[in-house]
Amino acid sequence: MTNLDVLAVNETAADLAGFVFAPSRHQIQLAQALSLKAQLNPNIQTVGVFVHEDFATIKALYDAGAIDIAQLHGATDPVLVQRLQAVGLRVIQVFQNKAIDATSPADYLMVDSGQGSGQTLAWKPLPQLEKPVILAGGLTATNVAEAIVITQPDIVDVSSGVESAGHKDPQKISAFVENAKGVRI
Ligand SMILES: O=C(O)c1ccccc1NCC(=O)[C@H](O)[C@H](O)COP(=O)(O)O
Repeated sequence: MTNLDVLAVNETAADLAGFVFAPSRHQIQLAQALSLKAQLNPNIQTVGVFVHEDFATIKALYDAGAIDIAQLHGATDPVLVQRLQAVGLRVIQVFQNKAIDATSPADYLMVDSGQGSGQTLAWKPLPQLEKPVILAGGLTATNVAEAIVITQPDIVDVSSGVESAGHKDPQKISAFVENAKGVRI
């Protein structure tokens, strides 16, 4: 995420914004995350995105005020989830191309096709659980309404589907949020 991306997100009714700390074309470091968070609408919470990250690294980003929620990709140890929760973080556990494990202690359970890959999942109804379920993977302003109707998620997540030329596109973000929030299920 860049300064321009923050301005784009601020103009929408998005609930969450992702800061990727995993190696990726989207990767940012602590200093940039703090700068971006300072410019972000305070009503928008920040999700730190990690792949196989350790407790101390995630906690340091939380303690510094950069993130409100940790999104964990890869094989996730329930003990790590519980340690993060114990210091105050909420945790999203990602199930990539596999079924949700409803016994996970995470606060949110997410299905995804990849790690910002833009690939669409084979949509089917998601389990209706006590905790929020998130749908990700290849969503766009054009397909998000259909995806919500079929899968019935509590939250949707998007990355490449709201980008143009590798940068977040304000018009695509606005259209995505409008179309997602406009669905009645
Ligand atoms: O987006 C990344 O660069 C990334 C890198 C490493 C791990 C996860 C990453 N993104 C995770 C996300 O939550 C994406 O929003 C999600 O995979 C959906 O992406 P897309 O299919 O491009 O909408």
